Amino acid sequence: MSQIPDAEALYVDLLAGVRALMRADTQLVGVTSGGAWLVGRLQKDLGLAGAPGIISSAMHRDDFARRGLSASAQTVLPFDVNGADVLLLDDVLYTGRTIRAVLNELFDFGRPACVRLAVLVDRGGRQLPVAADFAATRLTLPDTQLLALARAADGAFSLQIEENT
Ligand SMILES: O=P(O)(O)OC[C@H]1O[C@H](OP(=O)(O)OP(=O)(O)O)[C@H](O)[C@@H]1O
Ligand SMILES: O=c1cc[nH]c(=O)[nH]1
Repeated sequence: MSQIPDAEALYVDLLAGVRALMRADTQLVGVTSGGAWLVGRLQKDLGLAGAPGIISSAMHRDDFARRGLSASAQTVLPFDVNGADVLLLDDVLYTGRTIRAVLNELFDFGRPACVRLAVLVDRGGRQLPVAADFAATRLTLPDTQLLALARAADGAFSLQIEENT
């Protein structure tokens, strides 16, 4: 397993990108589980009151039969989704299948006015017509590799490349 340096530098760029996308009424929503971890840190660093939204892809995944429900499967949206300006946050964007499932989940709660997406890493490899409004970086990785977010208890994190066996 090799480590990509500069995860914290990428986070600084993500913070700036999210700040630029924020409107007066924007609601941050992190995708479980990596995006949910990131959004907690962003909410604090942006000085926003309250808790951000958390959204799970689990109930709408096209690979639900294989993955089932995970411990992080709960969606918590502490605002009215109808008419909301939603900014989804995730750590990695790859095939786009998670975001497709997350959009289905979001629309189960109401009809948002607008949904945008910011990610830490866009690693290409899209299988669906999904694009991020902001990506802190874009990488090309072979299909045999996975980019994983390693989170430390003190709030720091790193990105690691793992072999996808
Ligand atoms: O674009 P995709 O091909 O769908 O891949 C991207 C998703 O994969 C990872 O989530 P995962 O469901 O593995 O859970 P994790 O965040 O707990 O690692 C990552 O956090 C993204 O949400
Ligand atoms: O590289 C990848 C691909 C999908 N999901 C991840 O978390 N990493």
